[in-house]
Amino acid sequence: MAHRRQRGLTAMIRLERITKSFTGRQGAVAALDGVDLSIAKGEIFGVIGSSGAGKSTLVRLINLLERPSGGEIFVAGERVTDARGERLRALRRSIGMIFQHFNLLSARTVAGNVAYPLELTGQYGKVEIAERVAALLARVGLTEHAQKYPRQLSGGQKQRVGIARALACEPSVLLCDEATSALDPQTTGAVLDLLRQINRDLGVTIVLITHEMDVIRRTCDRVAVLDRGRVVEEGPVTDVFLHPRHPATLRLVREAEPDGGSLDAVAGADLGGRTVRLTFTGPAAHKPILGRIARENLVDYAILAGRIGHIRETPYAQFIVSLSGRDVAGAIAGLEASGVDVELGGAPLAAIEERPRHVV
Ligand SMILES: Nc1ncnc2c1ncn2[C@@H]1O[C@H](COP(=O)(O)OP(=O)(O)OP(=O)(O)O)[C@@H](O)[C@H]1O
Repeated sequence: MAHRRQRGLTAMIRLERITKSFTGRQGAVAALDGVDLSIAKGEIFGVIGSSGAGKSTLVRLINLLERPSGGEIFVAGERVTDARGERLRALRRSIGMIFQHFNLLSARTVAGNVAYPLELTGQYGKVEIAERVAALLARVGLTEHAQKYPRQLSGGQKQRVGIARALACEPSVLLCDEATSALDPQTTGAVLDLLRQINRDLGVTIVLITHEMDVIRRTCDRVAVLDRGRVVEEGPVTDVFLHPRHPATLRLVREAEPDGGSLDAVAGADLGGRTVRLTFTGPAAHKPILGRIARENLVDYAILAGRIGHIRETPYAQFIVSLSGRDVAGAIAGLEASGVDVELGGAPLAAIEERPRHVV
């Protein structure tokens, strides 16, 4: 596995050597195969992988909707692997969950859905429940829809009900199982913004599983890439998104970038210059560095592929360029000195995993 920088924060969730197998008609299926993960308190942690990678199984283990076949689960420092009875109920109250298809109770109003987990605890009177429900609906922007039924709501509104219901018992963790996969891109953006706001306002640790790199890019602090039941890459989103190492990550990143496939074409082309991949992040993304360095070193550059955008609030630009002219090595050194990450382009994508970084 490609290990990257791990923040020294308190772990809210820790999975150790987790295995999970299911017995199907064709024998045992290993859904998770030795997963180690540590999710810090207060972060938004993404788990990405293609269909069947084991994402749902992994997230459902955290609140013990599934039991592991092997390994240990810790939540807030406490071993919960075989929690049952009241300990299990307390664990589930401390972990809210939202689902791709919302899972709302169709016979209850919006307010009734949000009140439901509070009623189940038996700890609150009617007035307190009404007050809490009103505050939760205000937080998710559904106050005027309180008396509607789920069938009268849009997908985005239904997911907001799901979020309010998940927050009802004031959990310290919110699990999101493909929470935006049934929504259109604009509604997805609004729901992800709401999750980030909840994370900021309440300090809730969020674990978000998805098959879409774009969801991770917009929302998460760190990400783990799951492939065939194993974590194959893990680290800060900026790193994993801009410098994917494992072939499974490369596939997911390229899926999110319509022009990402052109890197392959660039890798194979004979351009007569030095092909490099330049990554500008943060303030460097807004400075006219490339033109200045080219002039200073009497170098020409052809931009062959590129992508520009934001990873959460951080701007980034990544280009594949062919450099030719007087002092290409000087230009590369100048780019690096200006805070640009420079990698030699041209390697086949599958070989990137083994390639040393920052080759000039
Ligand atoms: N209850 C079950 N019984 C048998 N096999 C299962 C069960 N749940 C999951 N699996 C198998 O475990 C593997 C991982 O499934 P899981 O649903 O966790 O993957 P996923 O990454 O969430 O996929 P998707 O994005 O398609 O939902 C798959 O091979 C799946 O068929």
